[in-house]
Amino acid sequence: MDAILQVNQLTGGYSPRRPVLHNISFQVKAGEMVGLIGLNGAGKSTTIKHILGLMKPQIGEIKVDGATLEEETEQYRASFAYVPESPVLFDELTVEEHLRLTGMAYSVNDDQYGARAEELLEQFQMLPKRKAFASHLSKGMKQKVMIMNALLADPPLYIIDEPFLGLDPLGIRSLLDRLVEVKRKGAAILMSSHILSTVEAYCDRFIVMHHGQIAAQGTLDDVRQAAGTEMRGGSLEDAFYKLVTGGHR
Ligand SMILES: Nc1ncnc2c1ncn2[C@@H]1O[C@H](COP(=O)(O)OP(=O)(O)OP(=O)(O)O)[C@@H](O)[C@H]1O
Repeated sequence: MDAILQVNQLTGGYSPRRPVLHNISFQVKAGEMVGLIGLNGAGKSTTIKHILGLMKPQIGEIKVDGATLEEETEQYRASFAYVPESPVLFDELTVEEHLRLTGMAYSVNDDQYGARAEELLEQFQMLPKRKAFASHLSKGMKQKVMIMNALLADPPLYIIDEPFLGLDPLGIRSLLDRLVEVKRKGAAILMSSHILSTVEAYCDRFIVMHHGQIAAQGTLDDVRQAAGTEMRGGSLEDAFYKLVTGGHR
């Protein structure tokens, strides 16, 4: 499988004198969903900001679909869609106008746009709100617009930060169903979440961050092994607790 996202020996943060991330390396391959987990302040969002290109690595390199931000800026930016933890929308645009804007930004052709937009509006129970302004939507509906935008773009890489906050159970199910589908078609997905049971159920591999470093990564077995042999058969949450507390709550 091809690595769609490559993070190589990334050291970075908000001040060159005090890096927050220390020598982070991981990959997300085509057709794979990887869960990024860690306590508050572990460095998940900072890692994501570096991947998005909002922050520059102090050391190391990030590639998306083979491109670096410095050398192939447009290709790099067009290769991923990002769903942030808090929705960011234009208040004066409608739901449909947001989708249309995303379609244009990601060069989705008219035929594809029509079919995808209708399907998404239906799947996320947003047909009655298609002409509503963003400012008139509920919190969960705003989150659904962000998710629909990402799915409409149909990029090689999805970066999804704590997507379940604010979504109702139907919305969560629709999102997870769609993620499984895009993954099957070859997309790479990096998803950060504190809902460890869902991460365990849906992700193929896991990255456990702790104090800006990777404490463990790999399959559930790999993470259990890093946590200690007595973790054999335990849940992701059991192994996670062990890794971040050393067994002491
Ligand atoms: N804008 C900022 N300026 C300086 N330091 C920051 C800034 N944002 C985060 N940090 C620091 O970087 C470290 C990592 O924070 P980060 O936001 O990446 O954690 P996180 O794993 O995403 O946590 P959470 O689960 O709470 O979202 C923390 O020590 C935090 O205080």
